[in-house]
Amino acid sequence: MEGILHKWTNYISGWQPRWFVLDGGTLSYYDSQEDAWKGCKGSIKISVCEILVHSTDITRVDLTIPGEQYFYLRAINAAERQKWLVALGTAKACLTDNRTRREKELQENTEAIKTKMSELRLYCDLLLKQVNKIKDSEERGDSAEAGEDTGNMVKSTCTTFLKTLEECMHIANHTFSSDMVSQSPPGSPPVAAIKPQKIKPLCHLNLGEKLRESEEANENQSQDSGREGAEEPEKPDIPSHRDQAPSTALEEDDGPPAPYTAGPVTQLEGEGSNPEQEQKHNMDQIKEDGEDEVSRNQREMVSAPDQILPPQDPLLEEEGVDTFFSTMSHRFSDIRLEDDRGIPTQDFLDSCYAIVPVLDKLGSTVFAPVKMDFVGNIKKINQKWLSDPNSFPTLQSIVLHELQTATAQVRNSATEALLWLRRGLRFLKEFLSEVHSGEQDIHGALNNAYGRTLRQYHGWVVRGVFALALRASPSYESFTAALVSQEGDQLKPGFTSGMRRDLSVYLPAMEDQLGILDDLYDEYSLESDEVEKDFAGAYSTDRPPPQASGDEVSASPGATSGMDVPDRAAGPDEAVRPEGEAVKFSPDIVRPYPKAGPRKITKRRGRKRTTAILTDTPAEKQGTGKQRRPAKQPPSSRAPKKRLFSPAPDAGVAGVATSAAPPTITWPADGVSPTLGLVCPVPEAAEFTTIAASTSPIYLGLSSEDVSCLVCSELFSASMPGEETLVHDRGVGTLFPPL
Ligand SMILES: CCCCCCCCCCCCC/C=C/[C@@H](O)[C@H](CO[C@@H]1O[C@H](CO)[C@@H](O)[C@H](O)[C@H]1O)NC(=O)CCCCCCCCCCCCCCCCC
Repeated sequence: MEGILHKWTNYISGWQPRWFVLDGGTLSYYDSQEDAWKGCKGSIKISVCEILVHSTDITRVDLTIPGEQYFYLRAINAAERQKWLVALGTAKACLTDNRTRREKELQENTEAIKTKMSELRLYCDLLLKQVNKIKDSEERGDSAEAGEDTGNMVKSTCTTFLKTLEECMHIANHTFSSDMVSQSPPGSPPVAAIKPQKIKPLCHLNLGEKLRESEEANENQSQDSGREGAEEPEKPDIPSHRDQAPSTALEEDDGPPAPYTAGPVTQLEGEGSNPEQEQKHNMDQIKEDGEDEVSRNQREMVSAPDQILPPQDPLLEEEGVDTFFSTMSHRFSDIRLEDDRGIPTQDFLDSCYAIVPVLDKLGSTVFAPVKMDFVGNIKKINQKWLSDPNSFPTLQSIVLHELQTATAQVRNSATEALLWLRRGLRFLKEFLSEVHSGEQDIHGALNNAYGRTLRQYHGWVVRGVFALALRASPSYESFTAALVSQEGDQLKPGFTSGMRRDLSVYLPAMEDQLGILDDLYDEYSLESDEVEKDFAGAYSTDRPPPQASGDEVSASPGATSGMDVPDRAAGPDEAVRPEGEAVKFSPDIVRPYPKAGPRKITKRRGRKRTTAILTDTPAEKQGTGKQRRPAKQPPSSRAPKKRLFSPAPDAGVAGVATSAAPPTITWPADGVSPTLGLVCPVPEAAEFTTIAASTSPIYLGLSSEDVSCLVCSELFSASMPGEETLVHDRGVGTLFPPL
């Protein structure tokens, strides 16, 4: 279906007619029908969005992916809306059915594998008996004919075993390598039941797992995948998440970045740029080689059949409790680095994205800005990858390319996104390390991790956001409940040991990859003390600082400690005045939502800009004194040295315009400081949170459309006409009268 709908754009432009096309489960819009050739300006996936009908406006229909995307629409009249509702509802229903079919397929495949596995066990038993029989008959000195018969039996059992094994692997390949498990939209719980458990001591592996292990070992040895295609049954019609169309740029203020959807439409499994993903086990190869890894494994299993059975010992069972980490769809610990320590782009991004469901599970809207930032960075890097998948197999190749083309230092570059993604991951790693070492105080662990990692890059506003997030930090019980693979597992006695087991694999892998990235950024002096300059209090490195108190990191206010550590100039729970004077951030300063004054609509000048608060804080200009090596020049780089992550020279939507001077708002001369407000429009959290007060001039370099609520992540522009006095105060760009 297609036709005109009026779309809410922003407070300046209001409702605008747009040409909408509903096709293949996606609703896309264009400026007008005539301009459709220019490409769509935005789109939304109907399968994952909510369709809401307005209670009073008979023309209105809202499509929302909560926390992600919002389309507020009005049809020309009620009848027209009805048509759209039918079309949208049908599209959603079809897609829902589709997903159910896929889920069913997954279930069936899993069942089929189980059946094949029990057949394999039978053949193993049989083989063992037959081998014993041969031994016995040799000892007894039976006739040659008798031995030959038994030999033939062994041969045919082996053939059947191998055939069954082959079938099993075909099913497993399709089930587990087609990325079906990672298709759930953001917010879905991790797909637990179907993911093979890789992080387990070897003695816990069942047959299927052993085979999978050996398949992987074999993949390492044999790169030959050329013959597999002809023999494989039809792949289920399940597009990998990498097969989906690239998400569209946010041309209008539709909301925060769309969920991470990656991959060109034409990208088929096996055609990818990452040779790891193209490697498939070739059964024929195994048969011919005779003595490869798989065969060796089979021999071992025959000689020790008890190892292939699931552990019966309750103690072993205890140790085997799965956690989120053993069942998440992609893990850092599964990433195979290239020979030159290259980090495969897609595997890395997948592993990052696989973390998101935990944030969703923890549920607080306060985590929305974290998620938005984290996913936004994944998406930026992914978009770079999409621009030429073959050229960007590794993260290093992306950074080097941007260095060579002098775009690494441009705002919104993949290099910049990776810088922040890495900082976020460093924070996560530090936090999880605390938990791993037995810390049950989640609040404290988050706080410590923040103090050691992110805090030094944040200015007073973001520290305030962190303080807010910290207030919503879960209890240890809720946190572990979010890390189970099956509900209630956290109560099982083996859960803690399961966590320990899994984290002891996950964390070192994370550390390893973060270390590689640290070195890369060090090598090319890409660590920036200018990024978030206006937020960040100080620059050092994001490696965990040494313990000594006199080092350059701890010299940075609060850089080694979190909120609760008193011995510092300013902890992260303190909203720091731009001058460096601290204001204690506590629930006491959280006030009821005040009646807001009329909205200050900043008239847009120049091009759109991204969120930035520019202050004249002198403290920010102080680094930690860390001596950095001079930047290594990338091969054939002709780029003059420039400010890191400066605005793109020709900044479009994704860039930052600098030509227009930011509008200036000066504190009143009466000496009473106005307060910068962050207000979440979500009713239950509709609090007025004082982040800081200041007597310095603050320049709010924000146009109203660029602002999204740091609490609930909803865009300012997504607020409704008539809601001005209720929910329009959703961002750092709004000034309130003093309390
Ligand atoms: C238990 C949940 C606890 C949540 C803890 C919250 C951590 C709070 C961090 C503070 C809020 C950050 C909000 C955003 C800040 C941004 O201003 C900042 C800078 O953004 C960058 O700006 C660039 C322009 O200057 C821009 O181009 C770039 O793209 C942009 O990123 N961003 C950051 O500081 C990065 C913060 C990332 C935080 C990632 C947290 C990782 C997820 C934590 C999950 C906890 C759950 C653990 C369970 C996991 C199990 C696997």
